[in-house]
Amino acid sequence: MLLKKLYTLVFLRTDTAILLGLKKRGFGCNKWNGFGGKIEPKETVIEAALRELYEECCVTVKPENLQSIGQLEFTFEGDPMMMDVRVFSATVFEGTPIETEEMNPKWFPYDQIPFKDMWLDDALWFPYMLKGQPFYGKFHYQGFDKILHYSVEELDSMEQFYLKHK
Ligand SMILES: Nc1ncnc2c1[nH]c(=O)n2[C@H]1C[C@H](O)[C@@H](COP(=O)(O)OP(=O)(O)OP(=O)(O)O)O1
Repeated sequence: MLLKKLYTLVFLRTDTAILLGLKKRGFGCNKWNGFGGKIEPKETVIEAALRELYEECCVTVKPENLQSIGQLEFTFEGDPMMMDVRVFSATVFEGTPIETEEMNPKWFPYDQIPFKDMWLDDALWFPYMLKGQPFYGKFHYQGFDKILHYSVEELDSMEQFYLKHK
């Protein structure tokens, strides 16, 4: 039986750049990624997304400014735990991103996203996120550096997707 753990992943964006953080510890250490993490007991997905964003780069976003843009599911050969990652983006935020214990934030122009220093799957679904196209991606890894199979589907809307996948 497949077990499931929920995570959040938030990207701050401007017209010309996206904010990524260099993870300084734990899972995904030394990779550039969005800001996020595990959902605590009794927290909603949105509450967790906003908390993790603030903890990791000291920026705040109002819930109404968080756009749900994707769902990612990661499985790993030989591991019964599936990572269910809820992806958000925001263009309205308060504060200047600063380095924290967990992340070192940096703005990247859209044509300079450092895919070679990111999770392998990112290059496969970022194009959907960057054009604002809701998406559903599934990736099955062997170890952390090889994708055995994957799919990325365009969705009409995240709301409809979550109604069907409750
Ligand atoms: N393959 C891939 N691509 C893109 N993003 C991710 C992955 N795998 C991932 O885990 N992620 C994202 C999902 C989450 O945003 C983080 C992982 O969360 P993690 O840092 O383990 O959770 P925290 O709750 O912050 O952990 P600690 O505070 O306990 O260190 O990466």
